[in-house]
Amino acid sequence: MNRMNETDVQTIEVALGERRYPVWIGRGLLGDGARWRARLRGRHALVVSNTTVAPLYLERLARGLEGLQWSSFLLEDGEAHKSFANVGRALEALALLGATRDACVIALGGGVVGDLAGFAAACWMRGIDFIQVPTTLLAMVDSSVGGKTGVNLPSGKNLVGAFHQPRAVVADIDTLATLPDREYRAGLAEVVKGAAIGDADFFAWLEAHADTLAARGSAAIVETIARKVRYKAGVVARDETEQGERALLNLGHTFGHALETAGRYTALLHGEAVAIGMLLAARLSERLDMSHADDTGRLLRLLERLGLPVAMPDGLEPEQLLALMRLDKKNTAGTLRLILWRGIGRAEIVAGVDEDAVLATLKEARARTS
Ligand SMILES: NC(=O)c1ccc[n+]([C@@H]2O[C@H](COP(=O)([O-])OP(=O)(O)OC[C@H]3O[C@@H](n4cnc5c(N)ncnc54)[C@H](O)[C@@H]3O)[C@@H](O)[C@H]2O)c1
Ligand SMILES: O=C(O)C(=O)C[C@@H](O)[C@H](O)[C@H](O)COP(=O)(O)O
Ligand SMILES: [Zn+2]
Repeated sequence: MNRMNETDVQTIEVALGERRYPVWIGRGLLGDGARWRARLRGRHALVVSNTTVAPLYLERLARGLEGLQWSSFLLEDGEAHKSFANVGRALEALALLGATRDACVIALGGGVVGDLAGFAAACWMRGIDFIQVPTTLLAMVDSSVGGKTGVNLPSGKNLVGAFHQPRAVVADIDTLATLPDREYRAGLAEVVKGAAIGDADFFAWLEAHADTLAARGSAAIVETIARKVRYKAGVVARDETEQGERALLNLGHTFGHALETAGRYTALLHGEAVAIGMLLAARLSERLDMSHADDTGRLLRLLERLGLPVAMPDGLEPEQLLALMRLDKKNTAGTLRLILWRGIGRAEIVAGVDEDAVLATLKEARARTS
C-alpha cells in the first residue's frame, strides 16, 4: 500500500447483533466533524483528554464541535491517573455541563483516557453515548475497540469497569506523528498479541515487516492497524462480554497486569508489561508441555526486533506477583485461569493452572535477569 492521502479512509464495522459501529482509520479525520457528528444525538458533549494530548489536538477536534454545547475535562498524564477518583471528577464535569441523557462523551487520547472516559459515559445517568478518538497506536489497535471501559485500583488493574461500546471510533493516523517512540513500540505489543493468539499469517507478516514497523513506516502502520482492528472486531462480535473466546485477548495480561500493579502503574507501560507477560505465558506453556521452545523463540525475537522489553524488571518478588495474579478477573473458584499458548496463532483458556508452575516460571524469569 502506498502513502495514504486524506481521502483514503478505511472503515471497519464492529457488529454486535443489531448494534454496529464504525472504526474509521485515515488521515485528517480529527477535523472532519461532519463524519462523526452524525453519530451524536444531543447538544451536549464532554471531551475527556489529558494535559499532553489536549494542547496538541483539542483545537483541531473542536472545529468539528461547532454548534454544540461542550466543555473539556483533562486528566493529568499517566496510567496512575486512570483512577476511580478521576471518574468522579469527569462525572462532575458532566453535571457542570448540564449533560442530559442524549449527551456524549468524546475520548481524545490514548487508552488511559479512553478507558476512563468510556466508564464515565457508562455511569452517567446509567449510560450515555461516547466516541473514541484514539491518538496512540495502542489505542487505535486495541483499547478504542470493543467496549471494555474502566479504571485501576491500587490493588489491581482494571478491577472496576463496565462493557460499554462506543458509537464510533475515529482513528486519525496523523496524530501518531507526535507519539513518542516508546509509546509507539508499546502499541506494537498488542499487535503481536493478536497475531500470536489467532493469526499465524499475520504473525509471519509482522516478522517480514518488523524492520519497517520498527522504523515507523507509515504504509505498514496503516495495514497493521487495519489488520489488528479487523481481528479484534471479529472476536468482539462473537463474544462481546467475554463469556468465552474474548478472554483469549488477555494473553500475557495476567502476568502483565501484575507487573503493572507491582510497579504502581509507573514502572512499565501497559504494552511493555504485555510483551513481558506474553513471554512469561509462553514459558509457562512450555513448562506445562503445551507449546514448543521454537515458538517461544520466534515470539521473543519478534518482540526484540520491535524494540520491546522481554525481561522481568528488577526488584519484583515472584510471590508478590503471584498474589496479584490471584485477583485477576478471569479467575474462578479460587484458582488461576490463564490464557496459555499452543504456539504461533493458537491460544487457549486454561482453568485451575498449577500455582507452583506459575511461581517456578516467575522465579526462572527473575534468575535470567539477575
Ligand atoms: N479497553 C481495552 O480494551 C484496552 C485495551 C488495551 C489497553 N487498555 C488500556 O489502555 C491503557 C494504555 O493505553 P496507551 O498505551 O494509549 O497509554 P496512554 O493513554 O497513557 O498514552 C500513552 C502516552 O502517550 C501520550 N499521547 C497520547 N497520544 C499522543 C499523541 N498523539 N502524541 C503525543 N503523545 C501522545 C499520552 O499522554 C501518554 O503519555 C492502559 O490503561 C490499558 O489498560 C485498554
Ligand atoms: O478487549 C479485550 O478483551 C482485551 O482483553 C484487550 C486487552 O488488551 C486490554 O488490556 C484490556 O483492557 C484488558 O482487559 P481486562 O479485562 O483484563 O481488564
Ligand atoms: Zn492490553
